[in-house]
Amino acid sequence: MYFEGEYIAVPQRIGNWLLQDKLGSGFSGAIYKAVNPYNGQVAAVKLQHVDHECPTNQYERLFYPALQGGIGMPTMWASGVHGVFDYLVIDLLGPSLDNLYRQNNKIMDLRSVLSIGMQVLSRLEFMHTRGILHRDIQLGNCVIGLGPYAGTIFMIDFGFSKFYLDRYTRKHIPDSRKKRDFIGNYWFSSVNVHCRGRVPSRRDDLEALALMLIHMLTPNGLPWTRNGVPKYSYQGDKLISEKLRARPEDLCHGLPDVFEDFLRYCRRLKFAECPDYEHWRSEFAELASEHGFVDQVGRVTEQFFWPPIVPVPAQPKQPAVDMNAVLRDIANINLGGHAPMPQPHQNAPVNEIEDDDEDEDDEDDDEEESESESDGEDEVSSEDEHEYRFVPVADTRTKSREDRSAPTKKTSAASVPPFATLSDGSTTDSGPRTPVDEGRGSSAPSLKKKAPSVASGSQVNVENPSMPSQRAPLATIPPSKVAQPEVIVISSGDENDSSKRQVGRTQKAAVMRRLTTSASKAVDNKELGRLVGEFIQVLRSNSSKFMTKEGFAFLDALESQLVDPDVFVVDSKQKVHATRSADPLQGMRKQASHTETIKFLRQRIASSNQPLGNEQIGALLGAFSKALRKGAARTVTTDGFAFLVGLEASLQRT
Ligand SMILES: Nc1ncnc2c1ncn2[C@@H]1O[C@H](COP(=O)(O)OP(=O)(O)OP(=O)(O)O)[C@@H](O)[C@H]1O
Repeated sequence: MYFEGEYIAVPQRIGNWLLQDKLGSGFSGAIYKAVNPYNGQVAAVKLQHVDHECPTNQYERLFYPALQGGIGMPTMWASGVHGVFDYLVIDLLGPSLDNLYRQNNKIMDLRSVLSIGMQVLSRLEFMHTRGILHRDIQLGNCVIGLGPYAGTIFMIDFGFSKFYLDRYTRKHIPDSRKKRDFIGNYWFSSVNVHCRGRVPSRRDDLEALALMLIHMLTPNGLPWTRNGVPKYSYQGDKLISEKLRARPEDLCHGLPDVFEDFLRYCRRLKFAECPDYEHWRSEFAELASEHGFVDQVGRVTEQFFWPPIVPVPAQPKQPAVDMNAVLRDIANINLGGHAPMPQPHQNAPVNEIEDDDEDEDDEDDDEEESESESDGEDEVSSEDEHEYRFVPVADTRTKSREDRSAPTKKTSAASVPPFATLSDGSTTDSGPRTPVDEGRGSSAPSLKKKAPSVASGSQVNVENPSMPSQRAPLATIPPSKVAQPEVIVISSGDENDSSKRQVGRTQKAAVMRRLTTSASKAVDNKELGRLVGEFIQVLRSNSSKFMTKEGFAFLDALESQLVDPDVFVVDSKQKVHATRSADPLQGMRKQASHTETIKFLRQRIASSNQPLGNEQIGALLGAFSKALRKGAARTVTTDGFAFLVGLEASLQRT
């Protein structure tokens, strides 16, 4: 191992661990596979020179205890100092997403990306509930597990992490407008942290995730990652200005809308605001379900499959067996020289399956019969069913908004590399980071301070007190249990699945766009009322009550129809109520939250005995849209629906 340009031999044994292959190395040290000769346990040992200017192992060991037991959080089995090496012993894990991404020609399929999105959201939610920010979300820091954990994404590298909640008072760290030195990685750190020098908080972990997901779906990744790691400050500045200038709609061009919405959402979050993790998990799950990324029982699974499963177009249906021909052949069989059997009579039961143009009922029966035959287990699946199998992944990129319905390109299953070849681990250069230059938590030692030097050979071995006893080390799983790239087939099962499914995102967007066009053309209130009714129905029919940009476009079109007399036939009532105040929020307390505002507007629109004028309805609607936009989740709540129902009624009344 090199330290300050000097080669330092790594001993064969560190603590109780015999070092084996090198798994990877990073900015601050190297990772080795290791075995404990006393109990056979296999693990990963993270080594760092004790005098490293950025002693990240010291910080990591502060965070591990708080994260033990969480899904996708590696167990720390031991840590200490051995000679000049500070070491951490953690679960041995599989390849990082960076390894997989690179092996796959720098692209990932939509199913994998959605699974990563859902899982990393859960990991971040867990870390955040423990009061910890990751602050270095990148492909190299998300790794998959081994054996039964091959479908689970683990977070590693807490060297840049920080406690953002005071561990006693649970008070959030303060924000500051003062520009600070950057901490994080060049590729995925948020605009606020990287370009504006703001204090990182939960929103920035999420924004890094959003950028990482977009990166994986974009051929050759995000634009600013294509020129390699900046070596000089002018290159770093160029990268910053490129990141700052990139608009979400440009970054996400051709990708499903949810990624753009997610990025915008992250950027809109306030410094100390708690993100709505569940909402975005369900948005990703909804998209997965729309694409048929479901298991045998039709459920979306967060499980990460690698190599990915891609839909294989269903085989053409075998023609139904021509029973008449079969029967005729049977009838013509000459058994032992007897005369051929007479042809069955037209009305005989066997004739019911003959083609009979004169008898429509019989024809229907034919269809039913051949359909029920094709339900047999050995039959090929119907067109609605999706078959999936493990195949190499180069062609599995997501389809864009425009061509989502096109079938995914298929590649051969024969060239799937064995899983084991991926798990060797290798040096990663993804997500270059800046040196650490600031403290982590209240108890974290100063980054400038060097760790105390320990005399060669001496060691401190701190076995982790909070180690979950019931959990087996991940690396002791017998190799036979390790997932093999065998061909598996998952079908969506029920052919009626899609009809039972709720209105999907694409469909929802299309309906919203149609409603918007109709609203801008409508010339009377009754028609507008009817459109609002349809709008409510679309929102209700969707598991996600999330207001998309198409939804807001509809509300905006409606509002401009109501308030602008040039584009709408002014209703007669408007004159009658013209004296009433047009301020929709009159009587509401000044500092009301967006939820309180929506509640207030709901009551306001319902309480009016007399029909309201268009200007007033438009003003209430404008205030409603504004409040909805302010809510971080932008989800229509019960009060929101009640307001829309009131709006529909008001329009119908006028
Ligand atoms: N527990 C583990 N099991 C298997 N491989 C691992 C493990 N931990 C890390 N690795 C591999 O080593 C690489 C570097 O690990 P890590 O990020 O923890 O080190 P680092 O020195 O902090 O690196 P960086 O400078 O990139 O942050 C990872 O991307 C991964 O490929």
